[in-house]
Amino acid sequence: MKILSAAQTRAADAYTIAQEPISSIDLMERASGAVADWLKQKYSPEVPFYFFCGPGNNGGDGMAVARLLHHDGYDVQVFLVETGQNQSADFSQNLERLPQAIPVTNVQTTSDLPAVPLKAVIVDGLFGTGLSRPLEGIYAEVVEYLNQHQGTVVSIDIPSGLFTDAPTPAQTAVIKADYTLTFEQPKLAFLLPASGSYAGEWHVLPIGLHPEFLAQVETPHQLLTHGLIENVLRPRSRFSHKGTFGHALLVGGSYGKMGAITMSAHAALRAGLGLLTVQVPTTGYTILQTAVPEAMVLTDAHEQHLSQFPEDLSKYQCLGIGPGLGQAEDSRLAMESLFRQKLPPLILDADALNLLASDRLLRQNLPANSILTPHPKEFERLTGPATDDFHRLQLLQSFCAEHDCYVILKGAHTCIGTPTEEFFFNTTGNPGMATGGTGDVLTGILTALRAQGYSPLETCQLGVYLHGLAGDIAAEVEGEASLIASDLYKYLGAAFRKIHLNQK
Ligand SMILES: NC(=O)C1=CN([C@@H]2O[C@H](COP(=O)(O)OP(=O)(O)OC[C@H]3O[C@@H](n4cnc5c(N)ncnc54)[C@H](O)[C@@H]3O)[C@@H](O)[C@H]2O)[C@@H](O)CC1
Ligand SMILES: Nc1ncnc2c1ncn2[C@@H]1O[C@H](COP(=O)(O)OP(=O)(O)O)[C@@H](O)[C@H]1O
Ligand SMILES: [K+]
Repeated sequence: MKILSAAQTRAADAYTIAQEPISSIDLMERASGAVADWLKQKYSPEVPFYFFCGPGNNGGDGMAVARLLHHDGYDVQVFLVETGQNQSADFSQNLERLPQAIPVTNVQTTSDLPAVPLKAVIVDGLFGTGLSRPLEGIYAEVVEYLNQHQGTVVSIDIPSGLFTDAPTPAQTAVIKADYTLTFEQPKLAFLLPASGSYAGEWHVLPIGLHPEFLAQVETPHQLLTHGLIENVLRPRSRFSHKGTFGHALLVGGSYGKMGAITMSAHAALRAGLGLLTVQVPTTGYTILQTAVPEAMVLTDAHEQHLSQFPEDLSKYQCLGIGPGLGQAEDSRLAMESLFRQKLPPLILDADALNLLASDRLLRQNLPANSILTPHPKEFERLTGPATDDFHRLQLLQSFCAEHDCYVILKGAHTCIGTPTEEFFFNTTGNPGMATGGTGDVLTGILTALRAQGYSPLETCQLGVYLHGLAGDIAAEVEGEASLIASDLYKYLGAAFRKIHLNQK
């Protein structure tokens, strides 16, 4: 699913109005109908609704939704926060359409604001994607007032005050919504850490924007959806054998950190791999052979950390390096000589990334099409600090282009950066996954998928989606707080099944 900018959303609107064709006011009615339906499904007519409407089309939506709820027997009140100037045509028309029975208050100062009962739902229709500058004056005051409401706040399209596709200046007034009902496509701001929490739980409501426009419009930002993933995952053929599904080598572990590589190994095996070899320091031999009997084990010459890679790497279809590796000088030197060889596809995680960050030469020699899996701190070590989330996306784009690689920037909405300047944001996963070792599981999954012949992009897409989906299934069974990293490979099979079932 494409993620459109505010300007592209306006263009999609205009295209739909001209080509469907449909009048602007009827398109607004369709959008408002979708919001009203969502609210009616969630709340009974006993719940009072307080609508706060600004001067543009977001305010027009607010009034249209208020009217639709009123017709269905809901108790609604409307508060207009506007100066009488800059009213959009559809705002004015929806103001005229408001039935007399709905109380309307003009808010000029904070003394015009109501005491909102706890059980009431506030609907925020102040500003939408037309916001052009930070909120000030009465608008900022209203937002601050509404943010004190202990009950539910629902934003229409986007929380008022939040910029759609640029950093929202710090210390400006932004609605903190519990729910955001957004039209047709999620907004980029919902997917980034600093702005995402303002949207609360967001839901995308389709409003029938023209499919031709959506097919043609070009955007670097896309969402990883179930539909996309179904088309990537390949079934296993009846007459396949273990050779069909690749032989991968995982390298990592050090004294005190054998758990990381052990979990990667389990995850790789659960991700459909044919054969797995794991190279660990001597200290890890018994641990690996006992914990993961399905894997073959090579031991490093060094007792406690990696000091060299196997000489012949030609039999492996993918090499995953990093979980539990440590940052010994020996290990850095081993990576330097590794990068001078002809290599199978690479997945680099954790300390392999830290070694890369500490050594410019190593970075320069990074093989093309490698997949890197940093969390934001590891990413910062590679590129230097970002001033905000949008700047971080620029750094991601330039790093991927410069090194011709794929970077999986991990987080609540993990973002896949590509050398072709496309970004894919993940939709699966939950805060239960914010626990040690979940990244090691991702490395195992990615190593296995790449070894099975998935392209670098397919590997990233399928890997992060399955990893998050396994986390979602695990959270349903175990609860978010109790989720631990090994649950992710425990439920990986269920995640695969969920995609396969939908494929049928
Ligand atoms: N395709 C879609 O997504 C559709 C969108 N609709 C609604 O239309 C909205 C966009 O409408 P508009 O473009 O009218 O935008 P807004 O409703 O966000 O309002 C823009 C108006 O507010 C003024 N303004 C902007 N920033 C301000 C600030 N900080 N302080 C004071 N005034 C400010 C602008 O000058 C303009 O007059 C969407 O968010 C959505 O709610 C729907 O009605 C129909 C379909
Ligand atoms: N709030 C969250 N929502 C969804 N996924 C999350 C959340 N927090 C963490 N994750 C996922 O968990 C993993 C954590 O990886 P990482 O930070 O490398 O952990 P570790 O180094 O302990 O293995 C990433 O894949 C990340 O996307
Ligand atoms: K809004």
